[in-house]
Amino acid sequence: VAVFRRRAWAWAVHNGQQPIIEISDRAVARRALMDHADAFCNRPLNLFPVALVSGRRRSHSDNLTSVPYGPRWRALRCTLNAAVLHPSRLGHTDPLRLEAMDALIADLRVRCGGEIVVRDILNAAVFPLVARMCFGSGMDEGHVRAMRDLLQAFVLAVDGSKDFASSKTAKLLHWRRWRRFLAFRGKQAELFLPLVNARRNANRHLKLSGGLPAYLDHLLDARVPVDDDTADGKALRLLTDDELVSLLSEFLGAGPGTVVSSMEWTLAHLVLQPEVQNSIRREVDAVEGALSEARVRQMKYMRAVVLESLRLHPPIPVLLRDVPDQAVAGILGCAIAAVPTEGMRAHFNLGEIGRDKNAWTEPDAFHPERFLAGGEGEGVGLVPGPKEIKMMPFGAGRRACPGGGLATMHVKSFVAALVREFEWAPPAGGGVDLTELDGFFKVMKRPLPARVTRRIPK
Ligand code: HEM
Repeated sequence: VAVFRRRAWAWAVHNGQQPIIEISDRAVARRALMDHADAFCNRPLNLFPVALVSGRRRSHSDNLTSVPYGPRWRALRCTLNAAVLHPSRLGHTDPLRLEAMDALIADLRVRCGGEIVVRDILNAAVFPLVARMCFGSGMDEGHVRAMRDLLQAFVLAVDGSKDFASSKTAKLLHWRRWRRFLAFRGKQAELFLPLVNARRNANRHLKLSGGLPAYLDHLLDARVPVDDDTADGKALRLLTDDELVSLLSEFLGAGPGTVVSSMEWTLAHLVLQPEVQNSIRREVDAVEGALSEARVRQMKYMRAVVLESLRLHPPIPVLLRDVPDQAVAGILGCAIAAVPTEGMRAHFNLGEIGRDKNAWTEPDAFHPERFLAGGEGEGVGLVPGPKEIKMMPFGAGRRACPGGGLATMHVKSFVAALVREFEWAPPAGGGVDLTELDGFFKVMKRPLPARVTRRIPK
């Protein structure tokens, strides 16, 4: 491994295969992702080993995260937006979200009075919600549990695969692990395709309880360009089973892990800072009735708390871009001579960008107030605008995350329900540790323990 310094803000690492330039300077990030958005609109092809994503060894992969920018990407992104992510649709998912929140509260009422491991109960509540948005509200518990186990094992395997995915020799040495890793794809297909076929053959417009068809229904109706290189995209086709498995697995993988990570970090700060918890509680107590999307959207302090949590702890730690040639690398400030002709990867470090001391006072401190009117973060949204990047937990530019609105709605709603019903405190012996685990998702290294007691109703 050769490490060589380019500038104070960026350096490149050669990991034995493709060189990587690491960027933690927000001005460089803005120049690349906003000013030169067209040049930085693709992720590296080998984001995961291609066989895992596409189901067979070929030169392209087919979910939204990995598909190259172009007509097929556009069609897939529109389908996801139309299905669940458009702001006008968020309220439609209220029935499913409220049901999941009620189940979580009921579960905690039984356990409260003692110490709990927060991540476990959040995972158990959020995964079924996302699975039902994906496959429809009629999914039974057994299927939900099987999917959750498979997806969790998959995330662990992706983390573990870093040791051997990039080298043929390492794959040979670790062939058992490599084979187990590749088998995930087949298991996903076994689990998803019977549900896909049942949905295909049934009355697909059987609605979710909230009045929206499931994401799967939209995928079954979607048409994508036959040839991604033809800009007019006139010849269209249905999605293949292979693509459906990739897209469903992406939805189940992108949602719960990131959302639970963000909820856990937020609760960790509430446990450590009772004054912040009380400020949220005052805001939540002012709300009469169910915590619907429309009501939660009005909570300004809650919004500030969740933004501050995402600034400090972006659940996806790095954003990846393909740097195909020397001209594109030049935009990052690389000396052309140092760039291999086959191109390289760019890694944008989201954690460091959110903690820049030139953008934030006391950048490592948890101060939600900075996002309120008059604060230094006033006007900062989920995705940066063209002028400046002060944080980018959902990425930036053409490939920015489309799920930010839905994800933050989930986080705000669940945290509101948990604070409304319970008091959150550190365990008797302390032990809230904010160390981050360096993995696929940026989670707390030591899962958050908390003492939970029921509030006296107001
Ligand atoms: C707190 C929760 C979440 C965080 C922090 C997060 C973060 C991110 C980040 C950093 C990216 C890369 C952006 C870029 O390259 O510029 C991304 C991409 C993506 N996210 Fe999320 N995400 C979250 C939740 C979700 C949810 C709930 C969904 C879907 C239901 C979702 C779907 C996607 C998709 C499809 C992409 C790829 C977009 C594209 O390439 O066009 N994410 N996300």
